[in-house]
Amino acid sequence: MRRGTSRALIVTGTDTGVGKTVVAAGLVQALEGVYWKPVQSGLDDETDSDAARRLSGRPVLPEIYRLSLPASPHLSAEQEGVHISPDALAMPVVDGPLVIEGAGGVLVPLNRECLFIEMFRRWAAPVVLVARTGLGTINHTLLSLEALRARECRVAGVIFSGPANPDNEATIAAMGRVRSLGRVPPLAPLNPDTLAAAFSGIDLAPVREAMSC
Ligand SMILES: Nc1ncnc2c1ncn2[C@@H]1O[C@H](COP(=O)(O)OP(=O)(O)OP(=O)(O)O)[C@@H](O)[C@H]1O
Ligand SMILES: C[C@H](N)[C@H](N)CCCCCC(=O)O
Ligand SMILES: [Mg+2]
Repeated sequence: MRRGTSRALIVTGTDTGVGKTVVAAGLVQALEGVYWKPVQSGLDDETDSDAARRLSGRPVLPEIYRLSLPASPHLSAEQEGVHISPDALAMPVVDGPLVIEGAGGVLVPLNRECLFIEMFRRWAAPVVLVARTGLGTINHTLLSLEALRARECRVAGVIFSGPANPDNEATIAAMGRVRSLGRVPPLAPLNPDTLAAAFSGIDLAPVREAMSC
């Protein structure tokens, strides 16, 4: 693995459990890219890297930090006597687009000084924000957009996850001055084929354009 800059995309979300891994797997599949989860906290269930590999069939890079406690990365690290160093999270260079998944939402601490969003700025790659469709998402999504813009992170768009809620999706796009790239509905079963079918309705043109800047 070389070090340097890559054609990359950051997938973040308004919270933990909103569907970032599923969306990242769909993106990596559609873009024929490589998935990378640099900081994994929680190893009891299928890890995000395992789920992304299973759902996309695409290459997955190893995590830099693998931490057992399913908690905020700063706390999971402390419990194991580990310090998460931003310098250790330099972006790897791969062939094809690199899709990077954060942990939880944008202001999650990596250590007692550094938030994940500071890595987004350092990586200088465009961001896709994954948002729920249901009640509460307007506030969470507009707050996340404010935080990203305050740190000059380029937002390629929002991908919604969940059942249709046209007014929430339209309100966020208008008041957040952000592109809605589409929505991934609840998929049953959730597998590479159903995910690819859902992504046929996602607008990837702004993502491709943002990645080539
Ligand atoms: N569109 C979907 N259809 C069916 N199940 C989904 C969908 N999106 C997410 N899920 C399920 O919801 C759960 C949470 O999704 P996911 O793991 O993608 O969230 P996350 O934002 O990546 O969470 P974390 O912060 O832990 O990384 C998982 O069990 C996942 O399989
Ligand atoms: C354990 C979980 N699934 C994620 N790996 C980490 C989520 C961190 C959220 C921190 C917080 O916002 O309180
Ligand atoms: Mg995830």
